[in-house]
Amino acid sequence: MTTTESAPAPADEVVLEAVGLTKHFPVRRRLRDLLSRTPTVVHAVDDVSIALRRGRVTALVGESGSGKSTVARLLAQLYPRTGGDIRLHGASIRVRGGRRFRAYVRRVQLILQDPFASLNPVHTVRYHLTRSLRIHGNAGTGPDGLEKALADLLTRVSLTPPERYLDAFPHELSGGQRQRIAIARALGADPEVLLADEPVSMLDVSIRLGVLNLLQDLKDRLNLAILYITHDIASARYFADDTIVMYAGRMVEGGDSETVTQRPAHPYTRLLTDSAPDPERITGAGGDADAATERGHGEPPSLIRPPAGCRFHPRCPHAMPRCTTELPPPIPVDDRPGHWAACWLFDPATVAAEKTGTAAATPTAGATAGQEAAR
Ligand SMILES: Nc1ncnc2c1ncn2[C@@H]1O[C@H](COP(=O)(O)OP(=O)(O)OP(=O)(O)O)[C@@H](O)[C@H]1O
Repeated sequence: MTTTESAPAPADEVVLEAVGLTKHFPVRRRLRDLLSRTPTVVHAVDDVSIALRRGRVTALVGESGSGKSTVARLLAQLYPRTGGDIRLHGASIRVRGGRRFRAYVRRVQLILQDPFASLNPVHTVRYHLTRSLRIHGNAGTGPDGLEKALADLLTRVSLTPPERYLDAFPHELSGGQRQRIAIARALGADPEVLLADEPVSMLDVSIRLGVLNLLQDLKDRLNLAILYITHDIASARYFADDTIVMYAGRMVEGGDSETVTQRPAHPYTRLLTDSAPDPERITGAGGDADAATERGHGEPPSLIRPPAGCRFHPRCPHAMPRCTTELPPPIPVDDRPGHWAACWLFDPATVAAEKTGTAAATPTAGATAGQEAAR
């Protein structure tokens, strides 16, 4: 059924790219704000750059409100962007509805968190899948062609025998089966990119692994580029090749998943990994989460007036004076190629000052801990 399967493209080719992507949502102004010339906006996403490659899963990790879903919706062209660029095979794309949007959706499919909400309860599996196949011109020729395409889709998501599922309604299926139907519907477009927004967070823990395994299998067999959005950094290690961590609308760390999850550099990523229930690290029930709360106490900041400098500085146990005023760029961490952190602790000047014991950068004692943890 898929052209992707029959004509594999070079592995690691960048398919979809966000470059400096920015989204500010306008908010209703209060009376006193009307006197101000500056429009009031939510800084949901600022300067996010991500390259999605064929045959690779990239995880976008962060706590609630960090901007992950907004990135997915921007990449799906469901929201207009405030700034930055989206490139499909290197070509800048900006579409809002119409034929160009349908052509884009054929290449880039979005899978949502809630399979209950994404499938219409009054329609059968056959209806949902047929519609997708027809809209995207993959329904084959004649009734036999359509039946074969439907059976192929269900087999691809391991719902077999297909006849058992085709005439079922969503409420007759389990959460995991429904999410598989949502994935099959996305595959009906024969896409190159899947944007999976928390695809397993609403499923029972016992069936999450099966759905993640399915996505991994599809990545390998169909050479898909997958963006995997999650608040669960432990699952990123298991499922994603690369991991990018977001905090308050900005990217704070990135690299291969093993390094980012096992040797996190940014203090925020360390907070996330410390509170994640990774079986290899758990020492006692609830202990890790408590320790993490102690280290990174506080709440995420207001995105209407985000903090100057590093947005994490009000919660950071290692904050230095410059963190409150200067925005840290992505800085190589120097342990693995491609591992970076947007954190002044990794600035060569800070590191040199630490080594010579000069007070130029005036890092706190925590800075040493920050560098040590990343090595
Ligand atoms: N349509 C909108 N209008 C105004 N603000 C919005 C809108 N959509 C999202 N936001 C705000 O943008 C910020 C980022 O939201 P987003 O949903 O992208 O975060 P998230 O990391 O996906 O969180 P979650 O995991 O809870 O979905 C939040 O502060 C949110 O309130």
